[in-house]
Amino acid sequence: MDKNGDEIRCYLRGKILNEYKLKKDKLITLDIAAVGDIVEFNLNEDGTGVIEEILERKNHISRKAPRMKGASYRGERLEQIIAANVDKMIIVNSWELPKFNNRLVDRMLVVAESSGVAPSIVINKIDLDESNVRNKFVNLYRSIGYKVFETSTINNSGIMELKEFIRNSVALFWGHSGVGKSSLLNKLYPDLNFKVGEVSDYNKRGRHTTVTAVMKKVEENTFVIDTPGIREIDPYGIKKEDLGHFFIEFGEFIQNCRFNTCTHYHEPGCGVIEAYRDGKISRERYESYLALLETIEEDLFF
Ligand SMILES: Nc1nc2c(ncn2[C@@H]2O[C@H](COP(=O)(O)OP(=O)(O)OP(=O)(O)O)[C@@H](O)[C@H]2O)c(=O)[nH]1
Ligand SMILES: [Zn+2]
Repeated sequence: MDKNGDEIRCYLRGKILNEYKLKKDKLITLDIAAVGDIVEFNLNEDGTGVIEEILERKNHISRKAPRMKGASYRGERLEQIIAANVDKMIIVNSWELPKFNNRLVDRMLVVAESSGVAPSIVINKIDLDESNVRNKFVNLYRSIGYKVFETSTINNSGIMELKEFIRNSVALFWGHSGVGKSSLLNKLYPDLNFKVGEVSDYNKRGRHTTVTAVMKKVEENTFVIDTPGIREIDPYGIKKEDLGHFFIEFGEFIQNCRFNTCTHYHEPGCGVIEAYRDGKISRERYESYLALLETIEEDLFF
């Protein structure tokens, strides 16, 4: 995309590809250029472009690549970069259909926090929560310090607040399939025609979804990255003893842990466990933490 928001199809200069190949024995990433990268490119006569250089990233969001047949051995997982230079991660959930899942929210929060991207939470389809059962979670996340938007694309609640919040930033929308990302984007930016997911029979094996992230200029100085079909989110490259830092309300209690490699699970003198017992850390968050910790342990058996 050039400065005006016009899209130009670009190829990578062979030089960049070659440098990349040299590093192949230490291959840790799957992608060279990612959505959101700021690049220098030259325009060809036919209107295509050649990327000469990828500028240094302010941050990047990645996950473990889904297991691929043949591509990985012994369960090794590669890093897949979803997007770069993101200001805000908008974690989109629905209250129902699919049902709100706080564990999943916490995983995505960890991905954002560990990437240095500021996360916020959207709970969409609140028209399906007439008795406000969601308040428990809304209050929990707000008490930690996260912004929580309660939206409905049916009755338009929360849409203007969200739009205001996104203005003047690069915002990545992330959430499971069906939570209403595209519906929200279409409400926020009606001229832009984001695709509302329909189950397509493009291939018989199931749902056809694109995996690539797409960036669009939505307003002056405002860009949205949509991530259709990206469902599985395993944080990449987090060590067990670092995980607690990405549960940001644990921070002040981690200082009290006796061991600096404490994983806040069974260790004696753990400040986090103590805070949890005193009700200063919520059960929901602590249990999420333990569940995530376990998935990290599995990775040790590469
Ligand atoms: N009740 C209710 N339904 C909604 C709302 N927003 C979206 N939906 C419905 O939820 C379904 C999924 O919406 P999409 O916008 O396609 O969801 P998505 O997150 O983009 O899904 P993928 O494209 O698969 O990633 C559609 O049938 C929408 O009509 C809402 O606020 N309330
Ligand atoms: Zn501890």
